[in-house]
Amino acid sequence: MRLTAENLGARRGEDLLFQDISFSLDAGQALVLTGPNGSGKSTLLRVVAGFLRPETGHVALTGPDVASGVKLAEACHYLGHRNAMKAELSVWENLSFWKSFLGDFEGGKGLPVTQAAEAVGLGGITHLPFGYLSAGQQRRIAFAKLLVAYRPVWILDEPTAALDVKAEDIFGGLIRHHLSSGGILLAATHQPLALESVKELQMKGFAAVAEERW
Ligand SMILES: Nc1ncnc2c1ncn2[C@@H]1O[C@H](COP(=O)(O)OP(=O)(O)OP(=O)(O)O)[C@@H](O)[C@H]1O
Repeated sequence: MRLTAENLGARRGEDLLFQDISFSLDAGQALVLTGPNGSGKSTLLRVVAGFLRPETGHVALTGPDVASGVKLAEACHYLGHRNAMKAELSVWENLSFWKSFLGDFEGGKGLPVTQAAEAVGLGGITHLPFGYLSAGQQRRIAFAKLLVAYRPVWILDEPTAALDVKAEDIFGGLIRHHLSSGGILLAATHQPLALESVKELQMKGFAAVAEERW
């Protein structure tokens, strides 16, 4: 499986934020976007996830195990700045909703809800309304959403914001497991993710794009 981005460019309002960004990621590989606030990291992630139309270029998922006509967006989990959970529903109800709504992408199987909550260290509080949880606990449950439905590509925008050291370790372990199982990761972060041999793309903003460190 290979994720390919070719000559991506994107505009927000009047401004060309970046142009000519190309990269490819094979199964097991990760690309981390770094750069100052406003340099276009979230915008690039949203373009790859299919939420924003690029000004130029395109993205694709290819490989012998990828059915023809599959859109990259169908193979992605996207974890943005917001957690995409209903405050008044319990943790269990939220994760159950996402599990049945998303279903599994071909080639893998998501964890049962209780197991996913346990994997982020919160197996004991799935009965609580999501809105009762602390900011870090809410982020952990948002991360558990990645585990209840199988997707080979994870797109994560600041996944470790609001997390304590223990949760950072848990996320690092889950990401390493995703990669070692043949998954692909694209993440924007200001904090290191404790991954070995990741590719890094430094965003500079306003089309002065990037310095690549492969
Ligand atoms: N809907 C929009 N309309 C116009 N400009 C926008 C819009 N959304 C974002 N921008 C602008 O695009 C630029 C890039 O924003 P983006 O969120 O991609 O940056 P970022 O690198 O992820 O920043 P941060 O590190 O703060 O999360 C910013 O200057 C922002 O003001």
